[in-house]
Amino acid sequence: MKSRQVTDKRIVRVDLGERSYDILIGSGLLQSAGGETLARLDCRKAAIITDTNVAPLYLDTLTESLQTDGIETFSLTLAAGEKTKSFENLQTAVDFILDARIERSDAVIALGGGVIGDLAGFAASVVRRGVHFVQVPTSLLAQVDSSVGGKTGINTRQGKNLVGAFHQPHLVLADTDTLDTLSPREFAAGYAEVVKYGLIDQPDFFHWLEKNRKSIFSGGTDRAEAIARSCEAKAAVVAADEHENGARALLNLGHTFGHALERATGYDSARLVHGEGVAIGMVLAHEFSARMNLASPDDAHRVAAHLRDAGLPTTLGDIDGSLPSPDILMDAIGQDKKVKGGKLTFILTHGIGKSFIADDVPSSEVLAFLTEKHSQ
Ligand SMILES: NC(=O)c1ccc[n+]([C@@H]2O[C@H](COP(=O)([O-])OP(=O)(O)OC[C@H]3O[C@@H](n4cnc5c(N)ncnc54)[C@H](O)[C@@H]3O)[C@@H](O)[C@H]2O)c1
Ligand SMILES: O=C(O)C(=O)C[C@@H](O)[C@H](O)[C@H](O)COP(=O)(O)O
Ligand SMILES: [Zn+2]
Repeated sequence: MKSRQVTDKRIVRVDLGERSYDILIGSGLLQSAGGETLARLDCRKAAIITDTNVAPLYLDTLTESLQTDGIETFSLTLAAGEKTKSFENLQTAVDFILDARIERSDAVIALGGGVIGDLAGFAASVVRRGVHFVQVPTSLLAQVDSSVGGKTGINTRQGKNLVGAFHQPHLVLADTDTLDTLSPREFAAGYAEVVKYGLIDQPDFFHWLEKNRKSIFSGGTDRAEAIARSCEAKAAVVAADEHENGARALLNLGHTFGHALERATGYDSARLVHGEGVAIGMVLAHEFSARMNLASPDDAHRVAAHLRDAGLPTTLGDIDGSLPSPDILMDAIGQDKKVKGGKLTFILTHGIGKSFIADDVPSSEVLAFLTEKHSQ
């Protein structure tokens, strides 16, 4: 059986010269993965990396589609969760790809959420100094953000994503059917990154999300529309500044605080997942902007209300277990990749959809702000 035609998919192009690629978004794409891959890559073998939650749900379908189109497959299933983005698992993934004798022209395929995408992409970037890479994102977060743009990497005890590489995929296949099995908590976490695009520079998109949040959560055309608009926003930023020399840093809205919270909670997905850290971080970024007289506190309240209605945490107190101390958070913030000449860079805002890159933010102000938040 040849792969079936998919007629209702949307295609977003990431324009990067000879490294340009398509993001396909739609229903039934897993079943046509073989054909879509072969249409773009002349590969004979594929090394699929996935996790323990996703494998039982989608590995057979993907494997069958690839094999039907004559691609030999190998698979590696890693433990689900943020702790998987480690040196140990990088070693495991590299060994697996080399043992499968994957050549540069073959493909490493990430089947899963952002954890698997970041780890598999990093392994693909270092094996033979770069083998072809295909993203098959199955979480909302991965479909709207992490599968696009080529950031790959792992976490270390010093901080999030501190070891990694830029390695663009050759294709992103976002099968929206897979979102039906995602837990409500993980769906909400992915939604935080959708809201981020509105808060960066698209106030109209934020208003649209305020109006349509419920229908996005229940599926259907508004969900597909939210995914496509998110991918368009990310593709445009990446095309303009692939290696984050400037405007791409805006995609880090909420992440300086969020990443610090993830490190402080030990990358423990039971306590905090990435999208939740970003949700709290975006509220903190709006509150901090208001404290610095850059924005109205009303905007911070509005952002917090929207995220809270979506089922996301919005304050430090919403995190399970003991509250991370301001000193521990400041230590993590000091390791942020945007630090330049020892000075902190934050994405701050003049209001909803008016984010900007603020260099040289005084750490004394950040500490005072976090100390105040810690005692509330
Ligand atoms: N590279 C980038 O540009 C970028 C962007 C944003 C986030 N990230 C990274 O992505 C990671 C977060 O990604 P995530 O939120 O997808 O986390 P994740 O990969 O841990 O996936 C979330 C959970 O959902 C499960 N899951 C995934 N798809 C499923 C499905 N269809 N049905 C049932 N369960 C499913 C996973 O097993 C996991 O338990 C973080 O490490 C973050 O740093 C990277
Ligand atoms: O693609 C980007 O650029 C982003 O910043 C997207 C973020 O959502 C993502 O979490 C990214 O991994 C953070 O980047 P980092 O460089 O701060 O690790
Ligand atoms: Zn993120």
